[in-house]
Amino acid sequence: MARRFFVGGNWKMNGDQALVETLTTGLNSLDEGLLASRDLVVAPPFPYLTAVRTALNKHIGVAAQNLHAKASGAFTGEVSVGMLKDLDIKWAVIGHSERRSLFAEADETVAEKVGAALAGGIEAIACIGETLAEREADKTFEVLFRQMKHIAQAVSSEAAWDHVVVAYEPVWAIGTGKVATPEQAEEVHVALRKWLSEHVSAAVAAKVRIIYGGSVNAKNCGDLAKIADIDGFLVGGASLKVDDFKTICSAPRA
Ligand SMILES: O=C[C@H](O)COP(=O)(O)O
Repeated sequence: MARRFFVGGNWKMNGDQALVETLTTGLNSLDEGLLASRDLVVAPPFPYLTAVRTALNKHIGVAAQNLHAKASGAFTGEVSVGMLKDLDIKWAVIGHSERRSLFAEADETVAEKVGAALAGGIEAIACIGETLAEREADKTFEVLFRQMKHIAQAVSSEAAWDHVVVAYEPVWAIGTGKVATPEQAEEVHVALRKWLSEHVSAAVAAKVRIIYGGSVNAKNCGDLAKIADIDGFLVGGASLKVDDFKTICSAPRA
């Protein structure tokens, strides 16, 4: 069965109430057929989750940008899976490279969060990606497979993989304007699928969506969306520009 195309918009620490209004109005005007055939998900900062969820068409998902693996307790500044569920938030971005590098999230922490999300009924957008130094040192696949291994250990069954989207985001492409070429992205996506086939199962490798993130914009999304192994995008900067994001959400497949 064809994998359902996924487009996520990660606002990061950007936006305000005016953007909530502009973005939700814009996305709600997308063609109904498109909304029914793709997973479109926006990840605003925590304070805007409810406003976005309330304003958006129910066919468009809302994601948290992070979560804590524990259910509750003395974790100042953190947000649990249960709280997200309580707000009707069904997705979470987990292990974004900014969380890994700026907030010291180790592979083990990312795996714990993925496990907690899945156990609590939240769909995980699990991020992996190599830095420029790692790519230049020929360590791209070593790093990606290590990150994948930890994520895979947190997914308890073949069925649970239905609730995981893997986001390949080369760190050197994030916010830099240096998008991976379709060939570079394809090479990695094919390798990740092969890894899943060899280390999890052929069925999981065939069904898991592997999306690309890193300087995706309205101009380059078309070429990337044509690659069979690219099942969608995780978009940062361009997700804040309503017309650009709508173009990316509508990018035609081959
Ligand atoms: O989560 C999104 C990625 O970090 C990509 O960000 P970007 O599109 O601004 O490069």
